[in-house]
Amino acid sequence: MKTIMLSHPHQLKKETIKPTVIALGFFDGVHLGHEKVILTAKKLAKEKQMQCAVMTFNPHPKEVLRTRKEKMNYLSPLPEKIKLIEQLDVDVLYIVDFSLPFANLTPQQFVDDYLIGLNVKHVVAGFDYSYGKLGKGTMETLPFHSRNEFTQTTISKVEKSLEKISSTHIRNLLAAGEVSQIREFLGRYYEVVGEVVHGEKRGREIGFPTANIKSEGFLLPKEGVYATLVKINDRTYEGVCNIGYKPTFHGEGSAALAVEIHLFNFADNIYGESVTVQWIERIRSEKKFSSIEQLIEQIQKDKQEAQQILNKLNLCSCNL
Ligand SMILES: Cc1cc2nc3c(=O)[nH]c(=O)nc-3n(C[C@H](O)[C@H](O)[C@H](O)COP(=O)(O)O)c2cc1C
Ligand SMILES: Nc1ncnc2c1ncn2[C@@H]1O[C@H](COP(=O)(O)OP(=O)(O)O)[C@@H](O)[C@H]1O
Repeated sequence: MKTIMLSHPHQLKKETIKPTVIALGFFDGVHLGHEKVILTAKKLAKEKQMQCAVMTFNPHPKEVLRTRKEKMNYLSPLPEKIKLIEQLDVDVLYIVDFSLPFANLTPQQFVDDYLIGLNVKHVVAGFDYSYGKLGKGTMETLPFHSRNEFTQTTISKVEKSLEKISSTHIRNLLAAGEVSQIREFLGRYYEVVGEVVHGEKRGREIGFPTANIKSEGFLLPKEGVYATLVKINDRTYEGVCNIGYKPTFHGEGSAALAVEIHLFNFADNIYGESVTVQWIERIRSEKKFSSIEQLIEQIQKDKQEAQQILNKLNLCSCNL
């Protein structure tokens, strides 16, 4: 896959670009609905003997357009999104810098410069896709703006268990800690990539060393304890994770949010390593204990519960 970063005004020349079927969307999380849009574009490109491209934007329009400008967290920050789209095996990924001049293009200007101007012959997008200033362009207006230069396929709502598959629904499940439900919508377990950093060095003392994970730009599940799988250098380890503020040791509001995972049957030094955490199932909320002994007793129970959850998972995959 060729990844092309575009910022407005882009300098690409239409004559140098192969005829293209393009999938359009923000694609946060690259969930099963997004996958349908992209795979439809891929199938049509093959039929039409054209190249298949995906166009996405970075950062999210809200990050640029809302008055209170603060960095947003994502289901898939850009490097993760690139990796996920690459796995779908498309030819080209256009990442358009969502700047104010770009946001202010009229729908017709967007179509002229970023679709017709990139030699697009067919557009695939979801029923609620919008484009151009204030999102005024929709799949209904697209035939008009196309100047008969391209055709289109509109993908209707994709549902699972009567719920529209959407990034918003997945974000809500994460915020509620319902990580086990996410898989149905995402098509895989929710994953967070991060680096192992130094913590307070208490873990080893209490018999549960924990790898402290620092991630950039990812949305995290609600505070609490989770059964997890952790990929480190192509190997997968089982573990139990606490996301929280360690209230047993820190007064309210005094600690930063920590993501720490105790890995089973593991004793290596992994400071500085990049790890990928898969969130399998929530176990409980974080609590303030009145003694370290009580906390240790609870972590032992958490470990057992996580082990049982993860054992069931192994049984399931053997039965496939
Ligand atoms: C499975 C698990 C559950 C935990 N639950 C709690 C909890 O409910 N309350 C709490 O204050 N800390 C909890 N912790 C955090 C421990 O207090 C923390 O791991 C310990 O202080 C070591 O921190 P360090 O790695 O930064 O040295 C939990 C940790 C793990 C691994
Ligand atoms: N079973 C394990 N699970 C997690 N980390 C482990 C384990 N065994 C060894 N380690 C190593 O020890 C570190 C955690 O020890 P800990 O005392 O909790 O220190 P810190 O507070 O710096 O995280 C990890 O970052 C990792 O390098």
